[in-house]
Amino acid sequence: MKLNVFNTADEVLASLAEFFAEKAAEAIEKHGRFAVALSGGSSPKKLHELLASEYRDKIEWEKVWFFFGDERDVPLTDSQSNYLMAKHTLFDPLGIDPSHVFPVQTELGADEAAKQYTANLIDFFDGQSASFDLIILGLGDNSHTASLFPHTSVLHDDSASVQALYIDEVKMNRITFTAPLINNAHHIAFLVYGEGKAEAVKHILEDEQDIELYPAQLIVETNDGDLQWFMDEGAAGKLEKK
Ligand SMILES: O=C1O[C@H](COP(=O)(O)O)[C@@H](O)[C@H](O)[C@H]1O
Repeated sequence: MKLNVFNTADEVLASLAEFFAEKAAEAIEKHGRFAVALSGGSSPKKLHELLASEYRDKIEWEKVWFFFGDERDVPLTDSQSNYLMAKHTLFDPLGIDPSHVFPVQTELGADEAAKQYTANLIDFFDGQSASFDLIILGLGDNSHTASLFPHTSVLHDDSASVQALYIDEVKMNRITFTAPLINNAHHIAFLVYGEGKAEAVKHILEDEQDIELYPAQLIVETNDGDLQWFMDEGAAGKLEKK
């Protein structure tokens, strides 16, 4: 695992955008396409905006395929939808072909949408286990990532799949990649900035393992995968070792 710590959030975003471009170029060179799963929440908005402006002509966007590591069970037109955020900040500004974007089909209902998404992944990865070129993750103040929330049953799901669950803490259904699916990626990048995240970062990276309390501890580097954190000094502020 590698920690990349920068003075400011802008430097974090610049570094992750460069990492995205580098991994896209490598994947396209190797197998002709780049499959990336985006994260939700607020942190990625600025990353998308940067990619859509500075990297407009530096990435072969027509060879990029977009997925979502988690989604809220709301219509795709709802302001809480992770898809809608990415549509406004990334897909529309870049004119991405809609056939290259895999929204979670929440109109099917959460359970069916999760099953359908798992099936989409099986198709996309030709029946092999899904192995994304890059998965971008955020970190909630409560140590969740994707929609792997504290004290939820999905934390114990050992299938590499997409699952639906009701999350009492936020009083809604979410659809999420399981930890094994995330860990199967070639590259995983956490994007975390702001002092508000410092406590959670410390729990994940330095506290004793307790996945019920700190679900993002489930995300680990595997033999074939690379795990990197992109953080600012604010988020890394409570770490003893940097
Ligand atoms: O609920 C969510 O939040 C986390 C973190 O979001 P942020 O707003 O603090 O950046 C995110 O990783 C997850 O995808 C999202 O659904």
